[in-house]
Amino acid sequence: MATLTSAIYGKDKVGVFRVVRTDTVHEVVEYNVRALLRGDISTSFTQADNSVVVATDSMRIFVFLAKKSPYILDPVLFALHLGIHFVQTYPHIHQTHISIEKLKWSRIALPGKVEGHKHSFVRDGDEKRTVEVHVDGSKSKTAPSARIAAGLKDLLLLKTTGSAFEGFIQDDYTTLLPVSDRILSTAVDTSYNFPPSPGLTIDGLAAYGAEYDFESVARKVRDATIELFAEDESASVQATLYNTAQRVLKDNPKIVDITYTLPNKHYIPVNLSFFHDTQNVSPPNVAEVFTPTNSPSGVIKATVSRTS
Ligand SMILES: O=c1[nH]c(=O)c2[nH]c(=O)[nH]c2[nH]1
Repeated sequence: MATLTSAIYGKDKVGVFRVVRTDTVHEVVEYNVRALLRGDISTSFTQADNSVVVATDSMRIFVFLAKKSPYILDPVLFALHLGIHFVQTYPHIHQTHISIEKLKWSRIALPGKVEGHKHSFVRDGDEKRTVEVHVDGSKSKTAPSARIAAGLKDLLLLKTTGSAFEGFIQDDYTTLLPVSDRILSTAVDTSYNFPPSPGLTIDGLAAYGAEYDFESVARKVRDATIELFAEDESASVQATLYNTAQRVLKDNPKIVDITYTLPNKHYIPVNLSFFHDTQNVSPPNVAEVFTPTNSPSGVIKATVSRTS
């Protein structure tokens, strides 16, 4: 005998773009949304009972709440709006998981103008903001509880000095030489949690957003991550990760923990001694030509949590 122990389903990669026009400027957001539902849906798996199935295509249509949502410009609040609306619309759906990737559109800067262009934008980087919201209406449909994580990914960083890696274990497996000076590069993937919210209503999201200021936290986390990467005299990816997380938690009292996943993207100095005895490997500051390697890469992951 075997039994169904967990079930969830939904729609992934729903793209939505929204323009918000004011008299003076246009604001835009572009999101990739994933919406997953849990609830009394087990018979759809075990008895081919589609009467309990909200079609994933209907979930796609739900995302066009983008037209009406007053929260559309803030991906955390929009995710909460979607999640709460799902559990309030369907009596048998108790939980929703909404994930949003926010793509980068920045106002075009024009020479001599302080303000960016009013309605023209540039995709200036692959980096994405991320949001994960879990809405739980199993105790209350009128004010479901929620867990909220936000973050960013694919933020590429590189520095040409201020990074060493020495003192690591030397044994039969070690070929890597210690270096006092190396290139450090990573693609930042980070996610931070806010405290669980006991009960939220759609109308109450404006006040909730004002209290937590998710947009400003996102900016501060990004700024601290970039600043620490540049300024930290890095002993290792591990140590720089920890220093960065400490700074983020210090500067953002509303965040309870932060996880970084940092690939160590190796740039390997090319041995050019065959070429007229050209020195390009040692000492480290003669290294000018490198082979960028995507794989294998190191991967360093840690969570730092507030203790008081
Ligand atoms: O910062 C680093 N941490 C490591 O754990 C490691 N391992 C390695 O080969 N190079 C590096 N660099």
